[in-house]
Amino acid sequence: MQKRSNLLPEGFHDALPPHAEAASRMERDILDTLASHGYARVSPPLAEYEDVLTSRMTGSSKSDLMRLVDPISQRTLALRPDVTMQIGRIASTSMADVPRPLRLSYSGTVLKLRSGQLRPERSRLQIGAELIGVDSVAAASEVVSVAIEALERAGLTGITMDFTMPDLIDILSGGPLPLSSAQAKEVRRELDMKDAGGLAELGATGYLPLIEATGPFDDAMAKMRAFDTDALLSSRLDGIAAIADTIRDKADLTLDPTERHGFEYQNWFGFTLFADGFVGAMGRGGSYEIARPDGSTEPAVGFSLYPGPLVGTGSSGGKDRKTLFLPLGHDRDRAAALRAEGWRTVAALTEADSAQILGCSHILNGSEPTET
Ligand SMILES: N[C@@H](Cc1c[nH]c[nH+]1)C(=O)O
Repeated sequence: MQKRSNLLPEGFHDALPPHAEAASRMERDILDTLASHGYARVSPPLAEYEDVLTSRMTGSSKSDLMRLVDPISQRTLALRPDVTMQIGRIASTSMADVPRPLRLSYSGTVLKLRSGQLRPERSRLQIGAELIGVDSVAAASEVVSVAIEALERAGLTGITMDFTMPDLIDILSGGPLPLSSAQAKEVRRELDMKDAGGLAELGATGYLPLIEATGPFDDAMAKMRAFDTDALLSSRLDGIAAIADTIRDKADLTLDPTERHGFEYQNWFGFTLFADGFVGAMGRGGSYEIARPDGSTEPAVGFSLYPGPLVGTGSSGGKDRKTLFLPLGHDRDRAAALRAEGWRTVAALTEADSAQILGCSHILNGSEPTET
């Protein structure tokens, strides 16, 4: 846990050794996995016009933005809270004519106005992939398996994928279980708290089975099927079940159909990722729509990972890698050859430098490394 300090604002911190290196190694592993599946890298800027940033995603809100006024354009800029929105802008403008499906990946810092208790950082590294032009079961299956493969390559274990149905209440309240938008808001709140009494008080007893339809995937899915008597949700449920089938052997699967934390713009399908050693969600993804400049929309599906502070082990950041102290006047060619073999070297600058003080495991003695 980070200590409070008045050097940095709340929710901001420096990543120090060995964590900074562990994080960048993880970033590399994830990006390499995305590239190996054909996701081409894009790098949008840290800030852009506020109105442009939020205009592409149906459902994204302006309330969670850190803003500043650009002295040059005199316009309000927002610091990006989510790169996915920027990918939507790129896909619908500069890459509008590139053949679909379009696969893009990214990595960059995002800034959140508010943070959660479990993840207090407001400045986070976000790494992700977006598959644009389709949101079919095949596309969603690719996205979830690439996400899991990326986490595995980064050395993470104990991966859990929690599926959700972000627009479930919209579908139900616009159909068999009608609610006004104010009532729908209350019902969502009660469902968030899994408060059966609260739902009953609102007269929304039709929604009660949703509280129970949560937990291990197959069980919760069976409850959702039983709830869906008029088969309104059957194509969604079939889709989610088919996606889950493709990753059954790689992750623990759960279903929480009304979970909506962090799902602002996703529609029929969403998921949250958890892994051993991480407090709170490690990533999130789902299907969504990108607004095109002509008013039409384009489907997409993708995910973002937040490989923030790792608790405990898993990734050592090179701490256990051997470090070789190079005394003054050492053989530079030999040192270069050892670096090429994978050694990490630390060269003495003065007589006062020592292997011990600099935390080196070995010393270059003549031409051979010897243990300190
Ligand atoms: N960008 C979303 C996750 C996502 C990516 N693509 C679709 N959904 C988030 O960080 O919560």
